[in-house]
Amino acid sequence: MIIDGKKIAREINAKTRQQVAALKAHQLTPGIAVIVVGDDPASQIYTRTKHRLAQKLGIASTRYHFPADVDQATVLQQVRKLNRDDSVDAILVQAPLPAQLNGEEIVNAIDPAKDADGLHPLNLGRLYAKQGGHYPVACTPRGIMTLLKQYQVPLAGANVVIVGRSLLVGKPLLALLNNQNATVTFVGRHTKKRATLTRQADILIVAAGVPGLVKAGDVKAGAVVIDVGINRLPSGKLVGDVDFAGVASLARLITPVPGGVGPLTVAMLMRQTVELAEWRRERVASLVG
Ligand SMILES: Nc1nc2c(c(=O)[nH]1)N[C@@H](CN(C=O)c1ccc(C(=O)N[C@@H](CCC(=O)O)C(=O)O)cc1)CN2
Repeated sequence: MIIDGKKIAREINAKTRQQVAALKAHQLTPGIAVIVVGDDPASQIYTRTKHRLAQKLGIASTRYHFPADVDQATVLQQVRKLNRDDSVDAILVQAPLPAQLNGEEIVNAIDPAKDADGLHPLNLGRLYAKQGGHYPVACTPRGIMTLLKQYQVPLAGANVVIVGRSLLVGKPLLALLNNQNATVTFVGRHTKKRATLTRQADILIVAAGVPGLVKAGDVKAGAVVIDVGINRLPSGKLVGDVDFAGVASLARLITPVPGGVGPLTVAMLMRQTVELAEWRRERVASLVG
């Protein structure tokens, strides 16, 4: 069966729209600020998609576009200004950043209470420690957990293999799945006997950025296959990291590209922006008694 990411995203967005309306009834408008550096065509598309969806849902959205040769101090200054801006609930720095910028320092400068991506080390640490309470979580992994739940995929005791260990996808996913009692293995370039491991996966999640990396011979029959890759071929065609034609007939469930995980990333970002707005106001209310 092919997982319909667009349908799940639509359902999430409908709920987010209601949450925004409820906040607006109290004269509160959630706000997101997106910083994008340079002219990477994909980043331009994704940040515009975010801006348009935010507007559609009633979220105030501002996009800050810096030239590719911007210096570190200018970006840091913008982040700090947004930290102090009470109309901004969520701050996101679009990846990738040009090589002259220190992305780690920029993410660390974001107020953890406004961390739209859930990538600040404080929030990532809370996730790894399986802490209770409110904190943001990376949007693509959150989207993947939502679709696994929606399709009733059992996680406790499942063998999960994640191909790729990026901060944006692999690392938060490992914590989320492990917190649900799945047995999680990372597979990367340096892993020996990669196919032996991927063939044991009940759930195979591929986020490597290599078009068609995973083929039918790498997948166990009946597995759930989640393709996080979004690769534009020179022909203009968009493909994932999984050879969809070869793997689809083997898998019990599979995400397509496009229309799988991608739309969930943006839907989750909007939901998280609204949550950040709610949590910040709850904290302020509890402080003023
Ligand atoms: N700060 C961040 N940077 C990046 C993130 C992120 O979560 N935070 N993720 C990706 C890009 N991304 C969002 O930023 C993103 C990627 C893909 C899609 C999407 O909806 N894809 C569609 C196809 C769109 C197309 O035609 O190009 C799909 O898969 O159906 C949304 C968001 C890297 N950077």
